[in-house]
Parts: sequence; C-alpha cells; structure tokens
Amino acid sequence: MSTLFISDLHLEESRRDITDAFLGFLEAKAMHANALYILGDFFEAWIGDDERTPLQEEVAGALRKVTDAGVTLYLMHGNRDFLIGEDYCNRIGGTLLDDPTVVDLYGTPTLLMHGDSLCTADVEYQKFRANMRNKQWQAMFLKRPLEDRQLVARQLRQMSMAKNQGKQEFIMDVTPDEVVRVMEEYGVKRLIHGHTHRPAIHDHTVAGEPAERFVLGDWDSHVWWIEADENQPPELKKEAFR
Ligand SMILES: O=C(CCCCNC(=O)Nc1ccc(S(=O)(=O)N2CCN(c3cc(Cl)cc(C(F)(F)F)c3)CC2)cc1)NO
Repeated sequence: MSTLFISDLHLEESRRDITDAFLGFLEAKAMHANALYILGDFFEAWIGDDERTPLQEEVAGALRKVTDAGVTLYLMHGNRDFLIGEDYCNRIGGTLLDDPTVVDLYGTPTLLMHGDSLCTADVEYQKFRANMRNKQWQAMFLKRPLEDRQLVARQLRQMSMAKNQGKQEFIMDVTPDEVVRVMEEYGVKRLIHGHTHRPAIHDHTVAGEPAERFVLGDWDSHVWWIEADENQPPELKKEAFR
C-alpha cells in the first residue's frame, strides 16, 4: 500500500479545473492508498469553519468518502488556510498535524512542513505570519461576525492584488541554512514540504550526512504528488489535468 502527499492546491470557486483534478486524484489515487497527507494551502482562503461554502461542502463530501473507505487523512495548515479547525477536520474524517511534524515513512523518519516558515529571508512575511499564527489574534478574528471576516478577507486579497498589479503574489524560496537547521533540530535526513511552488528534489548535508528535501508543486496547471511505499523511496510525480 502507499502513502501520498499533496499541497498547494489553492482550491477556490474560480478554479473549477483544480477542484475537478482533485476529485479525479481522490478517485484514481487516494482511494487505493493507506494514507493521504495534505500539507497546507489546500484552500486559497479560510476565514472559519462556520463559513460552509458550496466548495468546502463538496470537497468535504469527497474526502469523507475516502476516509470512510479506510484511507487515513492528515491535514497541515498553510499560510492561506491556517484557520481550518477541528470542526472541518471532523467533517472530512481527517487529523490536523502540527507544522513541523516528524512521521515514520516506512522506516525513515521524515519531517513534514508547509514550508512558509523556511522562507526566513522574507522578513516582512515572517512578521505577517507571526500575527496570523498568534492564538489570541485568531480567537479575536473568529469571534467577529462572518460578514465582517469576509470583508476583511476581501480587502486583504485586494491589497495583495494591488501590491502585485493583479499578478500572483511573489513567493520567496526557502533559506538553505534554515532548511539544514530545522532538519538537524529534528534529527532527520528527509524533509517534505510545499509552499514555494518550486517542485524538485534537493540534496543537502545535514549533520555531515546526505539528506533529501522533496518540494511539492502547486496545482495551477498540473496534479503534483509524492508517492511512497514499503518497496521504494518516495517519488515526486506529476500529471497534466485530464
Ligand atoms: O501565498 C503565498 C505567498 C506568500 C504570501 C502570504 N500572504 C498570505 O498568505 N495572504 C493571505 C492569506 C490568507 C488570506 S484569507 O483570506 O484566507 N484570510 C484573511 C483574514 N485572516 C485573518 C486572520 C487573523 Cl488571525 C486576523 C486577521 C485580521 F486581524 F487581520 F483581521 C485576518 C484569515 C485568513 C488572505 C491573504 N504562498 O502560498
């Protein structure tokens, strides 16, 4: 049996093609796997489990079918959907993972992260992240009426659109020193993350030994995933949308 990793789908109403690719991936791949890990930025935006949009409901129904079929599902927050809560996880039959988390992947300790915390050169973003991940800030935000939160979210997204002249927000790459520091801190020789939208497999030297960093791709034009099983090392795979 296999273990699958995906991230950075950035699901949103305006991208029906990505949602369809995800539903196809669940049917063709996830349904027959042992476990599926979604490592953040699954949704493009999330302002509370109480919003219950048609998209969120449709995706929850599809994931529930997979977990009811016996596939174990894990979810990690990304910088977009860090407000996904226990309620939504219960609806999909998934478990929220801390960032980072070490898992035993067929005998190899493997560090899982979204990856945004590795972009230490983006000082402005790290300040933004510290506020967004602050539990008091989150509690205050979630206490506000839904319409209020929807307005703030629209304004925040318009701000970043204006700042980037309507282009995609620039995502800085990880800082290699931070990658090595975190892998040494957790005593691992393998890391899987997303966030940077720069899919690749990188070699590093961690505690004087060779280590590997697998970066997942975003789903703007292709399905990207990592597949691991007991007989082979993890493989980074991609497929064009059907
Ligand atoms: O994206 C990249 C590139 C890096 C770019 C990083 N930029 C990025 O992440 N932007 C962003 C992320 C989420 C959303 S949001 O619409 O989902 N939503 C907005 C309101 N949120 C909020 C929460 C709290 Cl606690 C407190 C407040 C407060 F206080 F401001 F009102 C608001 C909750 C989340 C909107 C924009 N790589 O992936």
